[in-house]
Amino acid sequence: MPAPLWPAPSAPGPVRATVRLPGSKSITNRALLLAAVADAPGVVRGALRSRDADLMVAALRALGTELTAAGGGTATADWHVTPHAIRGGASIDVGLAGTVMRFVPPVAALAAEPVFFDGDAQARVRPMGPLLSALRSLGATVDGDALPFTITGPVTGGEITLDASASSQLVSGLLLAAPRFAKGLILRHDGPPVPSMPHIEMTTSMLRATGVSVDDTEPDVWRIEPGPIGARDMVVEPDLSNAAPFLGAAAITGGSVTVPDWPEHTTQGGDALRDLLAAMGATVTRGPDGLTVTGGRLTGIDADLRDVGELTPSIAALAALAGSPSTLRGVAHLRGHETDRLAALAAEINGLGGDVTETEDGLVIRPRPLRGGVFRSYADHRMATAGAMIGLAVPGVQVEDIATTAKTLPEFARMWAEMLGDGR
Ligand SMILES: O=C(O)C1=C[C@@H](OP(=O)(O)O)[C@@H](O)[C@H](O)C1
Ligand SMILES: C=C(OP(=O)(O)O)C(=O)O
Repeated sequence: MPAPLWPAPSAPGPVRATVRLPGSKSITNRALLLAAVADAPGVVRGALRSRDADLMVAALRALGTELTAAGGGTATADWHVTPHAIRGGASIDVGLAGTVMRFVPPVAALAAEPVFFDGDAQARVRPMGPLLSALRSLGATVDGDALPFTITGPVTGGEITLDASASSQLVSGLLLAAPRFAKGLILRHDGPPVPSMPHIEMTTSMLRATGVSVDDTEPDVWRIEPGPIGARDMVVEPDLSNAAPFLGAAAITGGSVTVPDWPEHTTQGGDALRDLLAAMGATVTRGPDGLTVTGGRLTGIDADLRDVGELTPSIAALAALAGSPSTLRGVAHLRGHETDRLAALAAEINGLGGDVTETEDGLVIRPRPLRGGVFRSYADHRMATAGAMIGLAVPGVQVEDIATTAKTLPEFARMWAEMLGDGR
């Protein structure tokens, strides 16, 4: 059955709203996992509720962890987590979640019994090979190089070299479980630059916050000492990457959008939105209410997005509506995200009359007058929100399968409508 079409609302005028975002997917799924391999019970406060987060909860439960939700509403929860010895004999659905498919296998490899992993059809083509080879070198048995696969531990740890140029999550996944490897871990990256480095800094900083010794002084080398993980009380920041469409709405419509509780210091790559939106002509200010973006004349940008690849669909949507061309580079690894995002963005923006060409590592976007039509989302939450952004300025855009935003922001359609109705 074809996915339903969602008529993307046009902006009635400059958008003026305050938009409170639920917790970061990346912090939530790291915190839940660290709590599951910790040495005593802990709490994860303000955790995101979404498909990716629910898949992480289900995976950790399947491996023997107790997780009970308290407080929060439909969008967030405080999880009380009681760790137990990791047990295998489980079957784990990773959905399309990079954080589940890359973070959970090294934990499953702590068990001596086999654990089977599979996910959505599109998950089966996402890069897993270097992580699975690494687990093999560290002592586990793994029967494949991509989903589906079965892992049988236990891993003992040690020293490995891998090429993590396809995804930073290949590094993060190994680091998160490494304190529990008997020999710890020395991990070296060898290959083209690792993307999304802020996400590796998020991993190392969360490990350090739980008392783990991490040495990352040498570029592309991470050393983790074996030892206990003291994940007692972790608080999840708002999801700054999911702020992109909302702050982008201010830039597109010449309005003003405020996101409360924007952290002063953060490892979230989404913090780069402050500089990116300013470079595209918006005014960005911080105040007691949060971070406010006020739209000006929207201009194109020449940007290397390697560190913040997940912002690319939103930046591409802005670029398609800007007054001058844009070149987005450093994001070849987006071909292995939820879908091939470079191909998908080019196809969908061009389908509305745009002029986008793919380069080896990015996109060149020349703004053209766009017309309404179907914007396909390819089961990719950030494609769906990119379509919604374009729809603000282009009447008649219909986004296929807006429900796919449930991956990280189940309330997206309601929040978007509220923003347009003036959420203040
Ligand atoms: O570790 C994480 O939480 C993430 C790392 C990044 O992955 P890549 O390095 O594969 O881009 C990012 O794009 C993804 O949305 C979340
Ligand atoms: C790349 C993304 O997700 P994942 O965690 O599945 O890799 C994303 O959210 O943009």
